[in-house]
Amino acid sequence: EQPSAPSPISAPLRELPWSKGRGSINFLHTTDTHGWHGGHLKEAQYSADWGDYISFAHHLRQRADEDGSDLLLIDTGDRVDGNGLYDASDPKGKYTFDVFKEQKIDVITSGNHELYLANSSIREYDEVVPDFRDSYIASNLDIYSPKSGKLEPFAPRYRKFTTKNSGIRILAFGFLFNFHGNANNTVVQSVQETIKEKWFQDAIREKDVDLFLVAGHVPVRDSEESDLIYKAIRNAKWDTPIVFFGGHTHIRDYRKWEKKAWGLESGRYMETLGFLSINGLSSGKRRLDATTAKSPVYRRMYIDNNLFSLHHHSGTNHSSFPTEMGKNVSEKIEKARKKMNLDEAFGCAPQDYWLNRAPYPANDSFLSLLDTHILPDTFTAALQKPSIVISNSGAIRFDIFKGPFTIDSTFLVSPFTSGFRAIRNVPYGAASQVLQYLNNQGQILLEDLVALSVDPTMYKLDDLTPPLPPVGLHTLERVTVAGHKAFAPRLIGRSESEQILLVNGDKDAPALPGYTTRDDAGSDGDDTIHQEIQFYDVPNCIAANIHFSPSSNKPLVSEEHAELRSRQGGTVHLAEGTKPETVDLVYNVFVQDWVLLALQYLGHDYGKEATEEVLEGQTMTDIISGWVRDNWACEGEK
Ligand SMILES: O=c1ccn([C@@H]2O[C@H](COP(=O)(O)O)[C@@H](O)[C@H]2O)c(=O)[nH]1
Repeated sequence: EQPSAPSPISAPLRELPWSKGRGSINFLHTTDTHGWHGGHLKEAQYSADWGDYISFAHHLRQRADEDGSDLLLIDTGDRVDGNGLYDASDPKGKYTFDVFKEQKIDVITSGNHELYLANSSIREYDEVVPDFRDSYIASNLDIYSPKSGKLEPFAPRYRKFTTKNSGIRILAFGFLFNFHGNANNTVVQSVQETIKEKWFQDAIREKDVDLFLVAGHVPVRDSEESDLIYKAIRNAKWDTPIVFFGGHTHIRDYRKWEKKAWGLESGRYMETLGFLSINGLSSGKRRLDATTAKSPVYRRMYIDNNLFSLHHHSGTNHSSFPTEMGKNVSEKIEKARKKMNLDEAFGCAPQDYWLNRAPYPANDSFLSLLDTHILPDTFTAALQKPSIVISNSGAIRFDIFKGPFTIDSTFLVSPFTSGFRAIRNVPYGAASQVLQYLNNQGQILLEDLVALSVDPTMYKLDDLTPPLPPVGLHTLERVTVAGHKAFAPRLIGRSESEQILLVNGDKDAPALPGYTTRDDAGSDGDDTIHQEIQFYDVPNCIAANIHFSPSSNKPLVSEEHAELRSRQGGTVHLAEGTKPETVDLVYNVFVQDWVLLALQYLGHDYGKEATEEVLEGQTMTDIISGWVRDNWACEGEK
């Protein structure tokens, strides 16, 4: 763990469902780590780093060697974008790849983030693929080779291998979902087309396969791609066990297709080490009798990535846990962080701001901070005319914690390199509807949230202090229900029928906040028994009005009038409640295609040539760090 990481907090743990002996295989799975190989330095629950993961895997490998089972490691992509350790270096990834390659991984694939920019995929191809020569698999990904210029497989299409101890014969694929946002130096072939190819059809018919392993940067649930792969394998082999390792949606999940086909998804950002075990498999060394052949048993666990959990599950302690290699890697990470000054602060956040752990809008919502402060302050200074500034919420990746906001924080919250562009003088009537088009789903209803929650509790209006504002969802830090002591609800709302709803506001819940996962095997998958955290859906895009606030029905200001004022004084700032006739429509480049499409639907055709750069190419990372520097002094600097 990094020296500045908080020590893990002890909490009740479930036991690792390890499978031992012949015919048994155990897996550790990481996905969507997004550069967090240094662990979480502000969350004790996820504070172990990649060096600790190396030590942990070492102990579990030893356990497998001792009991005759096997341990395999899987990583399903999106290792980049989202943490200073990866993003703050030039070129990006200068320190991460050397750290990452020290873990022995048996099957590894690419995610979509390795492919957004041509230089990221080239680095992946030139460095990571050779580092994992025997285990990198790219079933549906090609690259125009930087050397030959020819289209070549990114890595081998599949891999067949036999496990060391148990002799289980595995045939492994490595897929990416049907991704279209890649730079034009790579080609992602759709899963639909890939499974028709001869190599795939031959592979799924290979003899002597005890287990099909599908690693993919593909969600395990509600994914046409995963279902197609499952069906294709089953069409060829009706009975061979299948295991999926998925990713992309950043959630913990475990899905059952049928009793011999399960899939695991292991969260995000190095918060989770996914664990899956299967026993009762056949192998080259072991023929199963009729009863056992029918019943491989699959089990899973989501391990919180902290030393309390890792010591417990590996039967070690503070002194017996770290291996030489693990310690070296932790030191390498520490040195790289120092070299890049990742702990240097731009300012200090006065409170926590949540991306998904608070509803939007709310006082502690990061997106509210963005659309009510960061964007208005930044663009009011930079733009002269009434404008609407739109950003995708996906440009924001993580929460802000109270305290120092560092160079590292800027990349945690927004690592992307795209800037902002503008379309000048768009009729207000159309521009003001673009946001709605981009967020084409309606507002989430209270009823929907009730349906999602577990054991929502209803109270009568009179029973609550403080009194609630009108119908809708609200954030209140503490409420008192008559006859109980005060406690903190995670969601509170008033429905049409005047009842008050407190979702999961149970005062007897376990103390440590974290994931409580419900999947196809039940709700006992998390290794740590947590106090449940509520996550909220947020809109796709948010917007800020600049130099105007159209809250009342005052008339549109004529363009001539605005022009005149513009010539006279430079900046045009319309009086409260006045609507402009036209606005400059400014947006994050990532959503450009959607903005142009929305305008087209609204009857205004603009091509890319009608757009121009604003803020001299500053990215969201620059905007946020600049705003923090100007607005959030640390104690002692005020
Ligand atoms: O340049 C970029 C690239 C991506 N985004 C946002 O990220 C998501 C995809 O991230 P996943 O981790 O794969 O879900 C994409 O939908 C965008 O919202 C971006 O803003 N800019």
